[in-house]
Amino acid sequence: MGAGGLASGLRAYLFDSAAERVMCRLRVRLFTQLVQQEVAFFDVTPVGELSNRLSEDTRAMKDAATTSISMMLRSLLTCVLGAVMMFITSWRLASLTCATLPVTLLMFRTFARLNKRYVTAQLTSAAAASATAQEVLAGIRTVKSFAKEGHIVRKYTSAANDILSWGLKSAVASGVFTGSAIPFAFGSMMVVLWYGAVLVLQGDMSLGDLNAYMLYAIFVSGSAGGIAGTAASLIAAVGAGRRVFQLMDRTPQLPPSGTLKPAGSPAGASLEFKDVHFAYPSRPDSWVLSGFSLAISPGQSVALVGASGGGKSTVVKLVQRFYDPQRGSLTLDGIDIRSIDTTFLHQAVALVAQEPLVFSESIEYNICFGVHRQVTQAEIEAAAVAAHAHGFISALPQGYASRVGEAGVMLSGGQRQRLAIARALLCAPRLLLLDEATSALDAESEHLVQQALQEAARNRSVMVIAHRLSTVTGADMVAVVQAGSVVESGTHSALMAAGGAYSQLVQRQVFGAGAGVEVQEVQEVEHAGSSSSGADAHGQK
Ligand SMILES: Nc1ncnc2c1ncn2[C@@H]1O[C@H](COP(=O)(O)OP(=O)(O)OP(=O)(O)O)[C@@H](O)[C@H]1O
Repeated sequence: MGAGGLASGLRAYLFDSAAERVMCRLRVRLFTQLVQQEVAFFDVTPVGELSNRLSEDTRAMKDAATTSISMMLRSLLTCVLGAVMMFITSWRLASLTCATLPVTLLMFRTFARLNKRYVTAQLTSAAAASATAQEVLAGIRTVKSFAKEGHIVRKYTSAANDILSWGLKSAVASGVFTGSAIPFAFGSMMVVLWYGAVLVLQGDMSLGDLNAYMLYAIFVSGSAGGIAGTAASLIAAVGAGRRVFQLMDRTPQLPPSGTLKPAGSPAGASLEFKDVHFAYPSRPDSWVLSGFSLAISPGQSVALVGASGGGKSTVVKLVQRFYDPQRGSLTLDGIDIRSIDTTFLHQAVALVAQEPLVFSESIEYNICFGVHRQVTQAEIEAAAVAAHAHGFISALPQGYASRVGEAGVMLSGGQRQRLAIARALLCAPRLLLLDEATSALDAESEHLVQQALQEAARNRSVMVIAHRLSTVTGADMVAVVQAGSVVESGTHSALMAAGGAYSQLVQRQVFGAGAGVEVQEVQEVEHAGSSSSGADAHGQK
């Protein structure tokens, strides 16, 4: 008894600890594999589905490894030993029992096939429900601002009902299998018992052997029932495992990083697009950039303007090498961007996005996020000072150690922007990519962000998707992007004088988020001095 308990305890410990170790490694490998996938992969795969694979699928695999496999092995062992004992006790009765096996196996195979289909579909529905939940919870503020809680609850309920319906189908299959297997096993046992009684009456078998045989048969059928019971969770684990390993085996589609680290000019990086054609992998037939050409020389600031959907943000994504163009060339400091070491590229080129991503960590963590080296507190503070962020950070109770909440909800829009500018500055990039924030900021924040951006633009090349008039008038060159190519470029005044696409854009008031830009206002800004005042036709609300 004591030895049995010890053996069971040891078995539980060995299985559990081995499964935990394997699952930990599996999760880390899966996560590593996920973050190495190309950006296009995330365009078409919902993040909620991926996090479901990391948590639910790996949990299903662990459950199988800890409970199901050990129970299955135990049941199998009991079955085999019991069957051996049955043959030793009476080969005649054992042969008769075996004659019923094909029917039992056929029933089990039908059940296993059905259940595998239902369980796999249920896992897929669970991943979809998880993706829905993650998406709406991440956007809960928008949901609440439109009072759409009821709508999203209904959407989630429908996803949950999907899981339920597959679960119910699986339950029906399980019920039908159990409901038919038990009477069949009972019936078979009765036949065996009858034949056993005949053998006893004929004197071919003792009553004691018949008793022993029936006892072994009960053990064996109990264990066979146990095998069928654990089969469901093993089937789920196989489905989960297939999904996990599919992801682990996926090779990222981007060609590997280059090795070159061009030094370039101390004044900043040079960048050149030559006849670039690009379509997103998810929409390969629709060219977003077609014949896009643009050159930025060291220290130059270039403003991209144009109607929404023209391809400005796509240009920025190509510079970050999130995608590679299908045709044409893109060079940084005269070197094809594909030949440049990717980590080096991401240090040489920094982006301040319109809605920068802020992690739910400390301010210090967020500022240091972009650097790949040890930085001192003085360096962090210098970056924050240059980004006009030091003031608000110092006013927080824990200063640089203050946590900012999920996606930086504990900061204002302008503060998040300045934090992102500090992060970019700490990288000391040679090319700064800016997507200016527009309507999210009030006049005061906007002014501070504006000042921070002007500071950040010093001593480096800048490519900015311009929404503010002061940026456009202050840029060394303005490029008008329409339908995926540059249709006009030059200084603001030259383009206004030319009376082409740019001046029409200004007149049609289509810059940025729809705020008005009158020609008269343009002239006022020009007269007032273009760069540093922060006077901004867009900013006036
Ligand atoms: N990840 C993506 N997958 C497929 N198509 C995309 C993707 N991102 C953008 N597009 C498409 O590419 C085109 C250009 O988009 P892009 O964001 O570059 O325009 P934009 O000029 O920056 O617009 P805006 O000023 O409104 O930000 C659009 O038609 C858009 O639908």
